[in-house]
Amino acid sequence: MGFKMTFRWFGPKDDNIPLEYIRQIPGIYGVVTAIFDIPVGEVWPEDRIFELKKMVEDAGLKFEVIESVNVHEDIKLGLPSRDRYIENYKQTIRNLAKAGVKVICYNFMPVFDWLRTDLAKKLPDGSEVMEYNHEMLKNLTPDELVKSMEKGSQGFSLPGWESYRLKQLQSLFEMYKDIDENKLLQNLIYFLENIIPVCEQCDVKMAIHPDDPPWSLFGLPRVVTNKENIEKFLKAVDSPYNGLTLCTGSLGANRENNIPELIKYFGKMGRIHFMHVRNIRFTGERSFYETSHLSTDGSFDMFEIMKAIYDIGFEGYLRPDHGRMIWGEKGRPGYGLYDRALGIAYLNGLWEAIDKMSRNEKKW
Ligand SMILES: O=C(O)[C@@H](O)[C@@H](O)[C@H](O)[C@H](O)CO
Ligand SMILES: [Fe+2]
Repeated sequence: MGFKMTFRWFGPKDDNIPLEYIRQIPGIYGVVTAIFDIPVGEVWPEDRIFELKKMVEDAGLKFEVIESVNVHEDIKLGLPSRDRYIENYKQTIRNLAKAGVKVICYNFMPVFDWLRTDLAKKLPDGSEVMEYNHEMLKNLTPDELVKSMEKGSQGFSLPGWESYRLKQLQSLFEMYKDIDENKLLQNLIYFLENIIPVCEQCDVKMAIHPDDPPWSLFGLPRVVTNKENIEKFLKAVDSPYNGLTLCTGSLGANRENNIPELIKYFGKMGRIHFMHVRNIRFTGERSFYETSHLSTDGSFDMFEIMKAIYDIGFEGYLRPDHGRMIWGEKGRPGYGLYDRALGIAYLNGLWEAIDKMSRNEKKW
């Protein structure tokens, strides 16, 4: 029946949530995880991958999606040294394929991964959520932003925020001076042209994550931002293995991106391999905070989103994305157990209703 429900897990050393708990979430299929201590650009060794796989499978969960195998900055910058890192990336793909991995999520954002101005905004009900305030961000320097993210992280590492990169902020910004959107897009296409043949050989699908938020910041280019841009690199390397992680909260932060429509469009092309489903509430043209998954808590219609996923006959992987911090839980911002599990229960409910109604077992 349809999609496979997954849950992001940060590994045995760096996640407060045991696999045994994840196993008890209704309808769960597997976890989405990664090896976090291998420097970006290096090959993930087979034995480390199999060790992780065993841990996950021993807990009764599937190990089929990796989030993320990060892309070395030299590849994004298009430096001559990129070829070495691309070779390494290919080897990592082959090694993951041997362990039965089917989908690799990655992103192509220069310097920073996702960005927020507050990692623990308190809502009236006492829950804490992440917030992005565009006006506030515009007044921060990149250094100040990094400091505030690190301060808000509650001692947990933040996904995509590798410290090595952030230590070289100035020189990185210098290197990106001549890279505009088009150049970055060409560098992405070069990367895909090289790795997709390997993916085809070993049956591993690439699923690029949209930029979060989906617009340029601090003068750095961003390319995974809207339908037009996404279509460019999907068509440039026209293979079903060159696909998307469609993240509702990231892409949807730009009000011009109509999420149900994008799901239908790229879904019909057969290019969505992984769905991240979450809700946000707009507080300004480009400002928002994250909410529970419930439609009435945020600005998105989650029924329409799940219906679009249903209508494309989605058989890929899906996970709740960030959730609130509730019930006194202490965890990595956005990645507590409770609210993401509530999100799963809710998405499962929407799905069951849509499925039964659509198959005419019940009357709309
Ligand atoms: O939860 C998310 O989707 C984001 O927080 C990213 O960290 C995302 O995992 C990466 O950008 C994907 O490469
Ligand atoms: Fe996401």
